[in-house]
Amino acid sequence: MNRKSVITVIVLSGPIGAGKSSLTSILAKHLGSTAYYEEVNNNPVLPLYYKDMKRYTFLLNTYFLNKRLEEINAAAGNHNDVLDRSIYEDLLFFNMNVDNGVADPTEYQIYHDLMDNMMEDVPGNPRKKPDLLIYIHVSLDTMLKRIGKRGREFEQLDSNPGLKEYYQNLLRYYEPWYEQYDVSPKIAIDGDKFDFVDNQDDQDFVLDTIDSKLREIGNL
Ligand SMILES: Nc1ncnc2c1ncn2[C@@H]1O[C@H](COP(=O)(O)OP(=O)(O)O)[C@@H](O)[C@H]1O
Ligand SMILES: Nc1ncnc2c1ncn2[C@H]1C[C@H](O)[C@@H](COP(=O)(O)O)O1
Repeated sequence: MNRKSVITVIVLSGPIGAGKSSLTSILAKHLGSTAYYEEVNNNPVLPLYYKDMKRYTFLLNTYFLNKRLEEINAAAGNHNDVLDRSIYEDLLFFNMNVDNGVADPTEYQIYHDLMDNMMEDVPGNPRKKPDLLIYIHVSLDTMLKRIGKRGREFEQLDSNPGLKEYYQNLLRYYEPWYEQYDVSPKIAIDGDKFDFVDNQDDQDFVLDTIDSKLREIGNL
């Protein structure tokens, strides 16, 4: 049996509120594997970032890089473990902030080089790259509804109306990002159409779609 058919890491991707954490727990339960969640509630930098993105973009991404590497390393020894956000999306956020004059291009370059180094495969160590990326596509309307439904204070438009433009902008970066993503096989799920949280038929359909893809790439 080759190594790839034994160890498989699946990562979710998609905008804020798309349903990544929800699908991560549903999928890990379905596959009998372990789910890993990005650090949000105990993240000391995230609330600061939402108050002052210019100052905290570099620190937040460095913090996430460290945390995500811990999760990747923990998942890399197991079969079909699921991570609720890919490390590659951090580049998307950082790049968007550079384009908007919120982050410094030199900081971005330093962060990018650091990530490339950390993610490089080292002989004798487990592979860090995912085996499958699942992308949840959502419209702005769905994204805003779900951010509201979840209710994290620092993400709410009521307290910071300027965030609507930030979320709109983020969505503009996501589609091209997914198109050019080529680190692993990938699959897109329509998060507007499928209510995999509350509708059992929708959930079954989404899980069947993912199972088919895992079979196609030889990991189920
Ligand atoms: N497909 C879906 N249908 C209905 N509600 C959803 C769906 N996906 C997520 N939600 C709800 O939206 C909110 C955000 O979902 P979450 O999984 O935390 O998103 P993410 O991890 O992408 O930020 C949660 O309240 C969740 O229950
Ligand atoms: N790299 C990042 N830059 C800025 N903000 C980020 C980054 N990674 C995650 N976030 C934010 C977005 C959300 O407010 C929380 C959690 O993400 P979610 O999509 O809800 O799982 O962190």
